[in-house]
Amino acid sequence: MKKGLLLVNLGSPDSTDPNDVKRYLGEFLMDERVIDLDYWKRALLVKGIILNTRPKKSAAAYKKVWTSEGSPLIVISERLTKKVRERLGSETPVALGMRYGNPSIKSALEELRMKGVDQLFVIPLYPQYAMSTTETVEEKVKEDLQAMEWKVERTFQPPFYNDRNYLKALTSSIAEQIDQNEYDKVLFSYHGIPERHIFKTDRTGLCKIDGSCCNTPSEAHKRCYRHQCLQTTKNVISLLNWSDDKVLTTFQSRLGRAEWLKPYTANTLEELPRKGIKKIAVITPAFVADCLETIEEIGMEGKEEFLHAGGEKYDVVPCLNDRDDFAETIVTWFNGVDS
Ligand SMILES: C=CC1=C(C)c2cc3[nH]c(cc4nc(cc5[nH]c(cc1n2)c(C)c5CCC(=O)O)C(CCC(=O)O)=C4C)c(C)c3C=C
Ligand SMILES: [Fe+2]
Ligand SMILES: [Fe+2]
Repeated sequence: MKKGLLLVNLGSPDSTDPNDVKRYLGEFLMDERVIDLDYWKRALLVKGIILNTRPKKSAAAYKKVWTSEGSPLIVISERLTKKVRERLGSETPVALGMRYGNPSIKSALEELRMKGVDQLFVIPLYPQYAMSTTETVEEKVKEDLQAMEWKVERTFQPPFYNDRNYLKALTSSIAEQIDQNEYDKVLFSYHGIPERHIFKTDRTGLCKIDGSCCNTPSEAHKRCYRHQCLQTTKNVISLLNWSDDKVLTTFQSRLGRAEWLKPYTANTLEELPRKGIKKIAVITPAFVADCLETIEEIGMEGKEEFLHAGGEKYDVVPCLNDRDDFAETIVTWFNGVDS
């Protein structure tokens, strides 16, 4: 048997040209697990409204973060892939695919098939489960395998918000970057999702988003993005020995007018200085690689909002990116050992 590894991240446009951004956003937002409306309603909203205005605005934001090598998310994911490949050795094929845009999941699967893989291990690079993260990657991999008529044995890495090695890498990274004593609060900002996604993925009927269910042990937590985000914060502060009142958990990047998970990061950043909280550090544990949402939304827009509202000190902790300990964590998942 030849085991191969497929790493999957979200993806970026091919360039900052508004046409490329439009193509990328079209693929992204037409995913029924992202905008979960019936096909025609989704098409009307995405193609008829969002794609007429958003690409220009998004392209301008992408221009602010784009590097000479391309999109930060892609460049960083490639560097991480290279490190994992070096650690697994030349006998183990490792490929990188993006859920939206390029390199596609299909191109990565073709690369692995050509290299003789007959056992596939897939890692959706998302610490927390959501239908717009883990689930859409799993479904797309299955769909592409079927279209390729490739009957390979496959296994998926589950969300890793509770994984010991991941948490060790995350907490080491945080401890190396910030000293909590220098801040009034540390803000954990996770990508938001519409509240209705929580109810949709809950098969138990236990999720209520009423402040209690996510903190009460239950079967629902396996598929509850909110629980898994709150638990990520708890895991980190417990490992770092921080007190509960040092931290806040918020949700960013709301799109549209529906209710998303609260509290919203943008509102919190505006309110904190008025409450006397003027020095903060921000951590973004829903993202493993720095991207538009961490560099531009948190690092630039968020900082401006906070300082404008009277804040004095604002630091952002980078994502795990291509840290050695994160590459080594991926290797432990692939090898099925908890070393
Ligand atoms: C980390 C997990 C993510 C979840 C959950 C998620 C949900 C989600 N996102 C949108 C809409 C947009 N997201 C955009 C960018 C973006 N989103 C994630 C991750 C998650 N999204 C990442 C890593 C990125 C950055 C990609 C990059 O190239 O750097 C964008 C595009 C930018 C913009 O126009 O703001 C949109 C749009 C929805 C609707 C959604 C809910 C389910
Ligand atoms: Fe997003
Ligand atoms: Fe919950």
